[in-house]
Amino acid sequence: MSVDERERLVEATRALTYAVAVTDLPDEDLAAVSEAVDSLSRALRKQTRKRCVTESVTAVVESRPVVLDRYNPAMIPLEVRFPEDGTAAATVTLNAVHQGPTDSVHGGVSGLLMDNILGILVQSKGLLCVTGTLSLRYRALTPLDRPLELRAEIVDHSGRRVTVTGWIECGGVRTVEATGVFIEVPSR
Ligand SMILES: CCCCCCCC/C=C\CCCCCCCC(=O)SCCNC(=O)CCNC(=O)[C@H](O)C(C)(C)COP(=O)(O)OP(=O)(O)OC[C@H]1O[C@@H](n2cnc3c(N)ncnc32)[C@H](O)[C@@H]1OP(=O)(O)O
Repeated sequence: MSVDERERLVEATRALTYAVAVTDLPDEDLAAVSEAVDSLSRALRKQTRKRCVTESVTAVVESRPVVLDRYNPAMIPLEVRFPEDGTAAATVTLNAVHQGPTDSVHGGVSGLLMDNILGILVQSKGLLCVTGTLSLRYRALTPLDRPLELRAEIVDHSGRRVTVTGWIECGGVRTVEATGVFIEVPSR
């Protein structure tokens, strides 16, 4: 499968996930749909790989911008920009698939987004790191269906520890603040 075809399949699958999450069809109409979806799964499983297609470390260091989780339909694709000031930035809109409290983003999903943008900023500097600690402060509910602005900046690098802060804003309101301590690991 060419990469473009894979991306098209992943996008279609995300659209399916959204449709499943919000469909209000009566139960009697769902059986046929389930049958069709099962049949698609069987078709795809005829040939599988062990792990998802992911971005290589080299691509993360060299390409600008980079799209995280482009090929994993269960994850949130994040196009990360790297402005001249050395930060990382991304814009994303979430929907009912990532719902937590009514009309708001699930807190764990906000944590995932923060881990990803803080982590990718560190990787983009050529520092191979894993997350050691991620702390989150939820200042306000993060809305669904509205563009969210994500940002990350490195505030300290001492020894193997890289400290990064970041946040999520919506309409100028900061809803989440994060601090991550990333630990450099030997290349594998
Ligand atoms: C393999 C690399 C992968 C790279 C992938 C690249 C692809 C790029 C594509 C896309 C990127 C997108 C971005 C992704 C973002 C998501 C990232 C994640 O979700 S990572 C998964 C969650 N994290 C874990 O599973 C860690 C599990 N923990 C460990 O592996 C170890 O505990 C580790 C490496 C963190 C530390 O273990 P030790 O044995 O190597 O080192 P010790 O001696 O314990 O510590 C070294 C120094 O770090 C400090 N340290 C250790 N843990 C700390 C912590 N949690 N907080 C603060 N400092 C800590 C220590 O105090 C020490 O400092 P002193 O050198 O003495 O000054």
